[in-house]
Amino acid sequence: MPAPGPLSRGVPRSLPRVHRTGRAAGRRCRHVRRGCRHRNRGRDLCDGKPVRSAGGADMSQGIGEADGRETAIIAEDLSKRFKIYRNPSDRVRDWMDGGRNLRCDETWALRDISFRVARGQCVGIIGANGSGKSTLLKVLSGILQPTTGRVAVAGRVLALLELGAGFNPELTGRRNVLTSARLLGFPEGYAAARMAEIEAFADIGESFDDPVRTYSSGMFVRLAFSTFIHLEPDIFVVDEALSVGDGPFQQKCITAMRRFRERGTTMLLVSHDLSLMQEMCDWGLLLRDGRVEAMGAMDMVVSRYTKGGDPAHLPEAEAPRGPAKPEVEARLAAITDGGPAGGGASADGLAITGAGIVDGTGTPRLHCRIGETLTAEVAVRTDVEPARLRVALVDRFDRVISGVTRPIEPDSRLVLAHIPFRVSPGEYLVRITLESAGTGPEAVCTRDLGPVVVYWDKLWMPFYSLVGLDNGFQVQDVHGNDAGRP
Ligand SMILES: Nc1ncnc2c1ncn2[C@@H]1O[C@H](COP(=O)(O)OP(=O)(O)OP(=O)(O)O)[C@@H](O)[C@H]1O
Repeated sequence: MPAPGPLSRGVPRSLPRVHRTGRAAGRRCRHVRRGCRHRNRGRDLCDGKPVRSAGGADMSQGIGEADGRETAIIAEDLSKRFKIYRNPSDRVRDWMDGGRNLRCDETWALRDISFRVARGQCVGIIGANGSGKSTLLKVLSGILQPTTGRVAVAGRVLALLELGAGFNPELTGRRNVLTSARLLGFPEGYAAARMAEIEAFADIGESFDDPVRTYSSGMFVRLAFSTFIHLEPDIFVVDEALSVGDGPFQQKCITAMRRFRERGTTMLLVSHDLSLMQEMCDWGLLLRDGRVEAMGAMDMVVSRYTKGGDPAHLPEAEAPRGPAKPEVEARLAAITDGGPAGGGASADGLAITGAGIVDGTGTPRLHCRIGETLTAEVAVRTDVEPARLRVALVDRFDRVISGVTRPIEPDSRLVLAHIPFRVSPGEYLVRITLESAGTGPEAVCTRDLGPVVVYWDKLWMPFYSLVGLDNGFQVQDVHGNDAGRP
């Protein structure tokens, strides 16, 4: 896979033909200038496939290889400016003044963006609201022209962008499928032959024969996604559309996208679902104020997004409280509930004699905002040596999200596990496991605390996934030695 990264200055030899060029760059594709649709005169660029995007823009074919690898998309020094006029007459007067932009405000939605995508790669674009993600997808899909810079795209692009785009609201779902296929250059009968599959995948019942204007947003996405995946795009672009569908449909779409990947379809995804992006994408771009802030492995990009100075930035994990020896006995007494009979857990020579979850003031708490740190207080007794304690965060599907394991010295101890809940909203259990760590027969006792309800109360959602928990997930043994930090 080509290493993602900014293109070096200048156009690589492998990018000689550019079909969409920002006017400010002063260069235009010679084929476009001749009105070429890359069918006949553009044959040197084409492989004979349909060459229009979902937005109707021209798409060149066969942009060849970059650095010896087959390339599907190249963006070079891409910038997009929007002009915002307070009223329509200002636009006309500006135009009459020679387009000097005297009466408008300007917004640069994209600035100097360069990258390339190899054929078959799945690229995730993330960033805060207004960072330019949708604009970038629209420029790459041919729906918007760049103001400066250049884009080259090889193959048929199908873009699932804004709801409503591409379908005629007055036509039924069925007619829209046929019309879309025809507009995209498929032969007569192509969509009709696949209609049963498309209808089954969309799974919207009789609404398939109702006008699209009567659809809910979820039904619309079902129709659009189903249509597009059956029209075999070379490049599939999805902007947050999946979030509209319900859970089972999202799952179906993700399975379909995995198949796309296996078949070598290039994909560009925008989503605030960072776990989806980490799972699906080969690499990613982080946009901030229209510029590329990070580019590379998806995990790194996600980590930059959630840690770096972004509106979605979460507070750093609070520093763990130091061993509070004078309080230890009191806390042990407060949380000890009498061992197994009182709800504790024990095994040979090991016991969790009490546990609870408290906030920074020591008050019991089973709810918190995303990013807040709560502390699991665990009273343990061990006669076994060596023994270890594991503290894990478990989601509602009983999946372990993250956790740490620490050695525990024999004796009665109070362990404090500071847990920053940098996770998506939902319910989580804190699972405490005490176990022998030697070579003899294994002894294990486990206890679940919670569920802890994690919520978010702002208009914007910072992220929907777990990131960086390991960095903040700490366990301290305050009875004697510090049980150590990660
Ligand atoms: N048609 C337009 N006219 C004027 N400004 C626009 C237009 N479209 C986008 N913008 C501006 O461009 C910037 C980037 O918008 P864009 O929709 O690309 O962001 P985004 O990252 O997709 O945001 P979100 O996550 O909210 O969808 C924003 O400041 C937005 O206000």
